[in-house]
Amino acid sequence: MQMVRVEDAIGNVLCHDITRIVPGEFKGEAFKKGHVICEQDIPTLLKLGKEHLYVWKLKAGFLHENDAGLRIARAVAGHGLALSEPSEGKVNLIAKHDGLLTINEEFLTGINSIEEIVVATRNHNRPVKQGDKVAGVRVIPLMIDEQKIQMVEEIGQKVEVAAVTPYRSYKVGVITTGSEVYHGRIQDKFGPVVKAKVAGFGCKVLQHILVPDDAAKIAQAVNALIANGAELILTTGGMSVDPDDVTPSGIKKAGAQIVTYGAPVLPGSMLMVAYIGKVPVLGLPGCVMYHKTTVFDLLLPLVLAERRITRPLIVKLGLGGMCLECDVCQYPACSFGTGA
Ligand SMILES: Nc1nc2c(c(=O)[nH]1)N[C@H]1C(S)=C(S)[C@@H](COP(=O)(O)OP(=O)(O)OC[C@H]3O[C@@H](n4cnc5c(N)ncnc54)[C@H](O)[C@@H]3O)O[C@H]1N2
Ligand code: MOO
Repeated sequence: MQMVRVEDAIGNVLCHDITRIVPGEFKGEAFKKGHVICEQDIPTLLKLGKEHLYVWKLKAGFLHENDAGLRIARAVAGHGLALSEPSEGKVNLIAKHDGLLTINEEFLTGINSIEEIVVATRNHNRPVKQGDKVAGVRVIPLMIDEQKIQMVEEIGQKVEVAAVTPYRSYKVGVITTGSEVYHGRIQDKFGPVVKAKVAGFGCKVLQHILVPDDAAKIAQAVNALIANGAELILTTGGMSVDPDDVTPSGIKKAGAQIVTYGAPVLPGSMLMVAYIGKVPVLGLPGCVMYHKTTVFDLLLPLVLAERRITRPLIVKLGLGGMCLECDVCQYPACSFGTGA
């Protein structure tokens, strides 16, 4: 830091804020710390009573915080992300559309291990909305050694550190199991819940089939939906341990490859995930009808972003897998399901 005459400060970086006060009218910053002084600033600074300033001279091989922030943001941002203008060195990554946010944790950690570099993100595998701020980046000093930014850029060339994948609009088949519903003893309350959830992601329900608690009939319904072009199949009910809970057997009978029966998530532990070829089949337990947010809300955005659900991913859901059942649900702005 050095003191220079205002006239000699052009091209240098201001080390402190400069306040302007007009009695009765205005009090605030005329120039912010970090501002690069240009020729037009000189008369204004002189009018503010500044004949000398504390500045850092921009040295060769060093970058101003705004330029450094922009270069880090460009290196980190993958598909589906736009950049904000730098403000006091900080640049935000903004979702261009609704979708699934993915963060490469290993490479994020690699970048943040470079001293004086800051990349702060939302959690991995979370649904985000268009316009959401999903990450912010900056450097700590006002000027930074360019080599550090080049290290970030090298990492950014290898991988998309942050990205937002849009959802695909699937044709969805719904199978409601339960003899009590099939025979009209009670009204179906489960179908409307899952239909509303998939509609929220822009998916169409192709067909909704009611079946009794009969594994063969459930298998038949699954295969009929596949034949009719369903790209995602959701079954409701019959997922636990009663003798009449035969939905998992029905899904198996349909020829599905089972990824998991059970997930370390509450509510939603009695979930089944299976595939028939590329078509995901999700067996949804009763809690999905009853609770606002469940394992279904964790997995649906991943499925719709065309991610194949694997057993290791399911296992990771245990950390943060317990919903806090808050009076006003803030999901996904909470810890529920952040382990995956
Ligand atoms: N002994 C145990 N009992 C339960 C366990 C367990 O581990 N051991 N798990 C509990 C958990 S967790 C859940 S979740 C539910 C799972 O429920 P199911 O998916 O098996 O649901 P059902 O038995 O078919 O039905 C439960 C309940 O919900 C009503 N229902 C079901 N479908 C509909 C529908 N389409 N419309 C309206 N109502 C519906 C059904 O009539 C029952 O009252 O099991 C726990 N039990
Ligand atoms: O599948 Mo059950 O909550 O664990 O609701």
